Amino acid sequence: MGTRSVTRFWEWGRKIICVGRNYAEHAKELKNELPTEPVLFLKPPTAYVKEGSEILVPHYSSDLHHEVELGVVLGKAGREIPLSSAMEHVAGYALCLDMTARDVQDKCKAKGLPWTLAKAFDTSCPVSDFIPKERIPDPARVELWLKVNGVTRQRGSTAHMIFSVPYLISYISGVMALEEGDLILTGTPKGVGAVHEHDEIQAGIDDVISMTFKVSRRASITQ
Ligand SMILES: O=C(O)/C=C/C(=O)CC(=O)C(=O)O
Ligand SMILES: [Mg+2]
Repeated sequence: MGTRSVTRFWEWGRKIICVGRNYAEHAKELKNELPTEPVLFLKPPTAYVKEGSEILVPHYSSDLHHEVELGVVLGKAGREIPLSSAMEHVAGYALCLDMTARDVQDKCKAKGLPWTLAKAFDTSCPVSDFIPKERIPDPARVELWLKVNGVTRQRGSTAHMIFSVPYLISYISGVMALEEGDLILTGTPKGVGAVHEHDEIQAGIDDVISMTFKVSRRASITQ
């Protein structure tokens, strides 16, 4: 077996840690208060999907939303990582979608239940190829965009994040150990919205990368 490389982090089976409500305008569009500390949730590695495969609408949702996000790929493990050395743990980045069954999430929120069904289903984390750290010299100056069927839905800068990339790495490592190959999704800017079967989602980071995914419907499970 050859040596594995973090440039194919999605094959490592490591955790996907997601940050929510990290942009004021997005928190506002969903009528949420601004967080005073990062809101965290997890996706399993089975959520990964790469270009060439389809995003599947879960059979129990009729309101699947796109959320374009900057992903941070960990290159070095750590616990209780100080803010001053947080960026030393970054191997690179990825463009990511945090696909969200919004109708299911709203029901979970109303009942005070976790967001697992809404956020952690198979194909809920489409990712681009690995982006080496040098290609994004400052993660606070990244221009994200997303189009559905050619129409722009999201455009936002990571300059508007409430909690910065180094702060998130330091904060998360105080909650759970970070490992090489982990991915942190840093939250979405405003403009989230629904996608349907046969839609085409295109997303990108200006001057760095773009990716395209088709949406399909997952057949319901018959007992
Ligand atoms: O609280 C809500 O209504 C929704 C929150 C999210 O889905 C959070 C995110 O995933 C995000 O802000 O990126
Ligand atoms: Mg999100």
